Amino acid sequence: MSDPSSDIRFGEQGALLTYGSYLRLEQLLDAQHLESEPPAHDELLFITIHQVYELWFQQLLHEAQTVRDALMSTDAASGGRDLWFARHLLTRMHVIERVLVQQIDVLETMTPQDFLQFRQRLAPASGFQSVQFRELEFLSGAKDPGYVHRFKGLSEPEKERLARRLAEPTLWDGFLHVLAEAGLDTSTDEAITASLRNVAHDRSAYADIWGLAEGLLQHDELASAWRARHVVMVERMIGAKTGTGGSTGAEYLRSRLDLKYYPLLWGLRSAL
Ligand code: HEM
Ligand SMILES: N[C@@H](CC(=O)c1ccccc1NC=O)C(=O)O
Repeated sequence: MSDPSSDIRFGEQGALLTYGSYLRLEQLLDAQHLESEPPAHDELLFITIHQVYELWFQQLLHEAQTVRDALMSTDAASGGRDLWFARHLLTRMHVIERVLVQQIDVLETMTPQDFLQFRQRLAPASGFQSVQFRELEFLSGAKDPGYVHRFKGLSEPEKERLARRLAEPTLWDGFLHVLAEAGLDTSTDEAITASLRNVAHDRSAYADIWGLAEGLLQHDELASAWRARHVVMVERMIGAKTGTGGSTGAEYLRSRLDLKYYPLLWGLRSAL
């Protein structure tokens, strides 16, 4: 045959791999088990949304870990591929994080009355118990060991995962490493702020570092945006009721709105 492509027959490699077997669809599509009896129509949506979140959390952890490693590696100081790669993956994280914020629109097509059809069956479970969500906070830089102690019903492997996240370097540690490798003082918060001012005032000399700082700030801002949307959705669904996880509900969630992963990057704005 003159056309080599006509010899390739996709899907005929001995039937080894199929779409469904590659994506483990049998397991994936069999993992939605309703608690309500009789089944509440909207509970499938509720489960699906949360599972999609956890899949994206897994992806975000995968990306954030690689960003952290790229920043911590000594090569990063050369301004070569590693810093480019870190920035590239941070940008991907932002796109995923925007999807996470927008997904709230889908869940808000559920009315509070329909949520109440199955809500009481969910206690004491709640999003508070999302290990990957907390891992993301820790890896980003907001390490709060109190969350590990307050967790009810953690399995041993989950406890270990959180303990490892508390012990390992964060994205912020990676950023400080890059600053130090570039000869900038990172010995105290004041020194870091002074270094950041130097970077900000000489952006073309420090283009990579300024880009990274902006990428981290964007990550922080998008996490805030998710928390803000989540609490408003919560007020829309359950008003001022206490949460299934045992907290004060919206009041507790409002107390978390001021959380900042990178306070020095925000403080820099006041110091420019
Ligand atoms: C009907 C929709 C939802 C309601 C009414 C709701 C309500 C709540 C409440 C009341 C809390 C405080 C903990 C408690 O006492 O229960 C909480 C925490 C949390 N929820 Fe939701 N939630 C909803 C959907 C979601 C979704 C789709 C996610 C995505 C994974 C999520 C993730 C979380 C997380 C991570 C926390 C802990 C936040 C923190 O500690 O800062 N929630 N939620
Ligand atoms: N905490 C919510 C229930 C809830 O949304 C939820 C329950 C089980 C698993 C995940 C959940 N999502 C977020 O908290 C409530 O108090 O209504």
